[in-house]
Amino acid sequence: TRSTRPQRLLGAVQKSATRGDPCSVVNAIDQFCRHTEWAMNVGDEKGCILDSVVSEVNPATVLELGTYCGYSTVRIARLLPPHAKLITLEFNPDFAAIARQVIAWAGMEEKVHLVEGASGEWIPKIKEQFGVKALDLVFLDHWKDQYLPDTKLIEECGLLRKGSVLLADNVIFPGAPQYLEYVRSSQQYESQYFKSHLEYTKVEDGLEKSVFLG
Ligand SMILES: O=c1[nH]cnc2c(O)cc(-c3ccc(F)cc3)cc12
Ligand SMILES: [Mg+2]
Repeated sequence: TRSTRPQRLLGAVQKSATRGDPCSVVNAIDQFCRHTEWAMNVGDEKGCILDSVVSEVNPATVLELGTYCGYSTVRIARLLPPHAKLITLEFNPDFAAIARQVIAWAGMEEKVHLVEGASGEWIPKIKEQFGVKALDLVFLDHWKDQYLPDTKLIEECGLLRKGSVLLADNVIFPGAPQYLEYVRSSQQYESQYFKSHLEYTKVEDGLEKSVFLG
């Protein structure tokens, strides 16, 4: 039976990337998705913006909503100090199974906790399950209509501190209009739009960075 897109993406990693080298995993996926088969990774162009925000925040604890095949998981984890923690939530078990293998190939298992399940169910459990006091960085890259309810849930669970950063992918395409309206109009956030393009295309998209003011 025909392979799936995530399976073909994993194959490209295993063929072209060096075990234990996260940069080669990121490059192998970008090469594959640009020249062979498009996939919904944040990609290289928006990925550079992600890198700069991660480096600036230098987070001890990161929450990623939407793992997919683990591209941004590896991209973020490669920049984290040794004992930092990245918790990534993925609803789709097939995606999670591929992501685990991509993360392992990159040698990033120590820094990553991949949780299979619904963000709405798991966000309230993060503090107790992972001994997390606050999230330094949240990368929103899952279902666009979940960005706003999950942000409100993260606030209600007391997971943000002064200076916590929310970084949201796809705020233009596919688009997250209600989320944008919320973070841009709220007195509790200072928001900034980073104009870019939909991964591997010329279509406009961008990342919204929102600093929680407490
Ligand atoms: O569903 C998505 N989750 C997270 N990120 C996405 C992402 O970066 C792009 C897209 C996407 C974009 C164009 C298209 F024609 C079809 C899907 C979806 C997601
Ligand atoms: Mg995305």
